[in-house]
Amino acid sequence: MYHALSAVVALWDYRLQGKTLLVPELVANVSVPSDEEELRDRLCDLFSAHVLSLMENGDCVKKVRAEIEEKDRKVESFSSKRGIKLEAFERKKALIAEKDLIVKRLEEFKNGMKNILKFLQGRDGSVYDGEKDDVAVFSLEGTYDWPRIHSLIRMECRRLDDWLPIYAYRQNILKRIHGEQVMVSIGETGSGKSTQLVQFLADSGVAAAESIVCTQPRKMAALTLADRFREESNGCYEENSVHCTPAFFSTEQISSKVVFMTDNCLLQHYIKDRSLSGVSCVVIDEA
Ligand SMILES: Nc1ncnc2c1ncn2[C@@H]1O[C@H](COP(=O)(O)OP(=O)(O)OP(=O)(O)O)[C@@H](O)[C@H]1O
Repeated sequence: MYHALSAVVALWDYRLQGKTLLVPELVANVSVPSDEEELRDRLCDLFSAHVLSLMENGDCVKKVRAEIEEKDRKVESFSSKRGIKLEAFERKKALIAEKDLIVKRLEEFKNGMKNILKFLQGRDGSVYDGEKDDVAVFSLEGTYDWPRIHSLIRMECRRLDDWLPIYAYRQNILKRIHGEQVMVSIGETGSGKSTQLVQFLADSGVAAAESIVCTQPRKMAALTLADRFREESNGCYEENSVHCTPAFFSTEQISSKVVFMTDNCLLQHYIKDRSLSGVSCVVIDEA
């Protein structure tokens, strides 16, 4: 059995390095709790080391650090010039703002990774501490679902790579959502409001067992967004957790984790059920 355990751990190591997409699994004829515990502990250590190395030296982190250095160099070149003109002063201010946004993105990435580490290391009490007032960006509890944890890690790396400004504000958004009934989010076009906000809510588990509803003015937009959501969060939620109500009028029960529909469809649901039972959050996009 020792060799079988080692093989599974080695295969997971391969997968974490991106050398395979196979899902290593130990299928034993007889369930032996001590073996299961050993495998769990070894995989926790392997995943923790992987997360720590991504935080320290991952390709996406190196890229972001290089961007920060580049911005620093540009800001520095302004500082060395004497008697800066107003136009150059404004340019310098814009560069500093751009750099701050990149730094915030990197912090948010580390925050997400710490959240995963906390879950991985929590088993023996040696919890990796986050900031005290941090909001959990991932809802992780119960048994270790290794393919899901790996998907979350990959999703975070992609988010850091993607450059969408909303990622830098994830903590702020989640804190506001935890503390307030209504939030209005304003951001430039393409900043990630439609594609990311619902993912942040679903990741954080803010809706618990209830649903998150996201509305779009048109059916086509709701369908496209649902597809995009499935694609970007592939492997991060249970199957069938994303649903798109296909008609303008629907008598379907709202039960999936995330439901995309038209504004009109939500209105029909509301007329039928004034308390919108089973719905925890409503995101009215393009309001
Ligand atoms: N289906 C898709 N396929 C490929 N890229 C997409 C898709 N949907 C969105 N994107 C890209 O994702 C990024 C974020 O888009 P998103 O729609 O979330 O921004 P937004 O802030 O909601 O913009 P807007 O205010 O215009 O609605 C953009 O760069 C967009 O081009």
